[in-house]
Amino acid sequence: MLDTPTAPATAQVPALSLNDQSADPVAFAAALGGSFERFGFAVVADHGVPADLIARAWAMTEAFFALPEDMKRAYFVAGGGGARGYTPFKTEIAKGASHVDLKEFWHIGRELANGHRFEAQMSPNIWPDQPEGFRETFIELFAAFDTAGDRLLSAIARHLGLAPDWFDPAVKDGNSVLRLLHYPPVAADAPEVRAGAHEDINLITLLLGAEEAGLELLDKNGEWLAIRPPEGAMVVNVGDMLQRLTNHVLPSTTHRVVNPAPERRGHSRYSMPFFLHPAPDFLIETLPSTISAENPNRYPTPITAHDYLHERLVEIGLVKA
Ligand SMILES: O=C(O)CCC(=O)C(=O)O
Ligand SMILES: [Fe+2]
Repeated sequence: MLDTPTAPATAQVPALSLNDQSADPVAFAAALGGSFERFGFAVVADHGVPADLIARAWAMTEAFFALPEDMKRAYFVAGGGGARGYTPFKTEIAKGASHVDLKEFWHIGRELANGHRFEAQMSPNIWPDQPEGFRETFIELFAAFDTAGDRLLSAIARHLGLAPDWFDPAVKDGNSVLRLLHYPPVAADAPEVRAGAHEDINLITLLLGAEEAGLELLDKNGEWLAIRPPEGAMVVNVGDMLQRLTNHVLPSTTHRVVNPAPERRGHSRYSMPFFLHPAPDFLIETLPSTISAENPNRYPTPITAHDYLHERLVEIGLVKA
């Protein structure tokens, strides 16, 4: 008989509405900050990314991953660390994990003007010939994620006692990455996870697609809890850069994507995380307001976002030291 894993408990992450921000920015900031302090995660509905744009993006994502393997591999950039274009199935491995992840993905970065001062650190995008409209769709989606991200960061700034526009210069022309993820159907005896336990590297992650079961967070007591957002809501989580900046006041919570219940194993899972990064030259330096006698500065030496990202990509096997 096959083992039927018992379903994990669901994380009681409150569903917030970004619509509430304009009426009462202080209350929204408190709710978002409270959810982050408790779980490292928040669930945000009414995030402002248009539903028809998201629907187009899902259609493009499915159409791209349905292309023959050799066509997709033509967009794999050898030695590129997966920064742009296609990364094949079973390439990425979570830090310290024993199995490679059961996923393939596509990365889109920011479009920079020719001669931009970040050109050396932020690779140009590559675009597939098909499906048609891919480039336009994802440039538009990237911009919509930027806007949602700015609104969330202003709430985070408020929560931290900073000016609401504190993050604006930090993230202007930032090195954010939009990841299109495909987890193909899994065999009954596949190793246990689609994506191994990990923390995100960036400031915050804005994730669409977590309605399809599998995403779990590791709670403070060591229990894995399922994340079950309402249809269309975004799952937002704190990454290591924000954890470091805030001296762990906002925790970057470990998460993973487990294989689904047997009846869903024949289905693909698609998701779209937007990894919101600061500009490469942003200095991650512990915020003084987060340092106290009980919480002494854990990071006396500041590091640029670019150097920090490089260190972390080496650890996950995407870049050579
Ligand atoms: O697919 C998901 O739901 C989460 C993906 C994720 O955690 C990641 O790519 O960092
Ligand atoms: Fe993640």
